[in-house]
Amino acid sequence: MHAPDIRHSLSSAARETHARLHGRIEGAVASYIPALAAMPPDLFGIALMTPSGAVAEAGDTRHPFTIQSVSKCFTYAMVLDLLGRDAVRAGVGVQPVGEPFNVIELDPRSNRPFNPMINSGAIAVAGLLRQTLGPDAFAMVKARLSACAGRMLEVDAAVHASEAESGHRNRAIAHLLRAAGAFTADPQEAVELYFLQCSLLVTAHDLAVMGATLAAIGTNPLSGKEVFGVDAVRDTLSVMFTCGLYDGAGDWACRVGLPAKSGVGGGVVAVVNRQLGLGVFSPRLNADGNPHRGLLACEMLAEDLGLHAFDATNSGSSLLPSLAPG
Ligand SMILES: NC(=O)CC[C@H](N)C(=O)O
Repeated sequence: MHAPDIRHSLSSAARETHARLHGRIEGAVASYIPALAAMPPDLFGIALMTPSGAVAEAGDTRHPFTIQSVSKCFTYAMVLDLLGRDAVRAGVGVQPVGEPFNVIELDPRSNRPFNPMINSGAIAVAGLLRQTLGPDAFAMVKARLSACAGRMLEVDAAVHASEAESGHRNRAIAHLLRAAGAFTADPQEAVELYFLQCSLLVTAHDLAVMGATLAAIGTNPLSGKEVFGVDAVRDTLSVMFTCGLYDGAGDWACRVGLPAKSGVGGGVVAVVNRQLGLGVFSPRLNADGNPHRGLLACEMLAEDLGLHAFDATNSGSSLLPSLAPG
């Protein structure tokens, strides 16, 4: 397919998916802090970006929301880049857990969090970043995620204040991890870094760019700059594939077949290796804490564009001219 054809088929897929799911307003906006509960519940945006920077958008793709748990895949890629796989694995595993995102239990075999996509694992990653980078850790995380989005991201101060005030469970997890030896940083500093990273504001368009950066094996499609190394991206996408959707990860892998990560702010990022970044925003969450319509949108796009990693027709591979057969 030629570039204008790709843009055209992505645009119509984004528009059609948006139109078909417009009325699907099941679920409720996250309400554990007032700053999240205030989000207009029916916003809905879908953005797609190829590694060459072709973009397609439908709906509320420029409305800001907090990245929340979607940040976990990017801080994981960052810590892998900084420390390498073995040092990171000493603090957090890569094992699917089949439990909700805020589970407190550690992997009994290792006494470490099961994986970096649940809170305990992401707080372990924050602890490793804090002990490695010191007091500048958040500035560097912000810079790296901004490089991934291709623009400077900022913290939502109100969300950050309420996360920090109400985050007793996450603080408990940080102390447990410190006691278990998952990191050596001060647990309060580690969890503060986690609260800050979760409070960064993004849009569905940003998530598409960030997904496209992973799809392009770490190179931002807009700036052309390398944000993550190839080894970090490979491990990150693998963990997103097996653990990104928490207790629903296995079902997601079968039905949708894409590495993905969701957050309680309403964002979802999904990646088609070497071909596409998907960013969806829909703040109503299902019972598992995942954006209900956001997941439906990924599923519908995967079906319509043939994006499943193990799709028999593998029609998704025709999205990128450089990879198309012939
Ligand atoms: N799933 C999420 O997005 C959780 C993020 C939220 N800030 C928490 O730590 O509980």
